[in-house]
Amino acid sequence: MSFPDDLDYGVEDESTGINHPHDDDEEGDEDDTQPRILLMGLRRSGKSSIQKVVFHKMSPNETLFLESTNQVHKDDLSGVSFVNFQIWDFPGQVDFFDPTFDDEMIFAGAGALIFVIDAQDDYVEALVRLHTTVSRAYRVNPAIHFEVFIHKVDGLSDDHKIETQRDVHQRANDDLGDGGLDKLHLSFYLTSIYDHSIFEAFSKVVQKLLPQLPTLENLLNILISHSGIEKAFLFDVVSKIYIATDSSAVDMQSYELCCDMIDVVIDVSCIYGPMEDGGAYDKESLAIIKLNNTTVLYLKEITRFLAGLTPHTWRANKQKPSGRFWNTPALYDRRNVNLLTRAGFPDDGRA
Ligand SMILES: Nc1nc2c(ncn2[C@@H]2O[C@H](COP(=O)(O)OP(=O)(O)OP(=O)(O)O)[C@@H](O)[C@H]2O)c(=O)[nH]1
Repeated sequence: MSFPDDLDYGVEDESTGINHPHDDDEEGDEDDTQPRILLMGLRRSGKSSIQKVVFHKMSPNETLFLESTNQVHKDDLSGVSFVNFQIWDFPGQVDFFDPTFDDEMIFAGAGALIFVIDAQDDYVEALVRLHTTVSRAYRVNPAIHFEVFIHKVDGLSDDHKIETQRDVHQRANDDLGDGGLDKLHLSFYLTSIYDHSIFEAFSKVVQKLLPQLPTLENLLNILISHSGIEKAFLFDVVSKIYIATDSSAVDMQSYELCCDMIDVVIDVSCIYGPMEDGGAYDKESLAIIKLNNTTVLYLKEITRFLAGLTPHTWRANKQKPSGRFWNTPALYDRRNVNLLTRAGFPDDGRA
């Protein structure tokens, strides 16, 4: 899988450092109609690292060498990922009080605003900036989902993590209450690029923006109930974000296993797959991995961007998955793929 390197980042407004799309560029205008996820936060909080690790397969250690962002980077993911959004990565030093800062242009089309707080640093200033940012955005667009990533928690003990989350939650909501913004809802996540928590958090952010989510959850519940398997995920292969899962609780270990399986399948396919079409992931993609702890992982292509993954652990007192599961499980049935396509999924012309 590859990503476009030549993304169009528009023209920088020198007075604000904000990067505007080309007005005379038809493609740029078209891109602007896509829903946006905004990444904001203080300098060095980790915004660019998050974007690079989740969507560009950068390894966490490489982010140490990332340079500070000086203008808004618009990352267009359509065509490479199911996540048909633009991710706008803002520089940490954006001055919201600059009169040329165009709230309407930035916030009106945004689906989610992710505010990143460095948990390894003193976060008092970050909380002030969080309050300014969300209150300005809310005034323009109250429908935005406000997501707070309490980030870099890899350096914190478990107790410290919980205490930091409680403290940030309390202070941020107190500030909103004092400002008369009680209706503004903030969601909090503990994240780090050094484990799967950043993918898990991004999954939840993206799911809130998907109108098809209830249909997908329903289909996955049907798959679970008809096959006897434990858990089913629908993954965006490129980003390893899960787009939907059945309604049983997500266990972090199964999620991590599924992420690792996607990497294994793509790597093996890149090395041993047919060279002619150059694709590491196509309609033939299917893999079963049996682990020695009786867990079985099953991956199957659903559409060009999506994989169904079903981790299952056989236990003596548990029913084995039915034969149908291995042959034609409900979600993988072409008729249901058709249903997904009709529900607004990108049609790759094969379903
Ligand atoms: N320990 C740890 N370090 C992180 C994590 N995420 C990012 N970093 C580090 O934080 C530093 C700053 O990361 P950037 O992604 O450049 O931060 P930014 O918010 O984009 O910074 P600006 O562009 O200046 O606004 C880098 O050295 C990253 O390696 C994390 O989850 N854990």
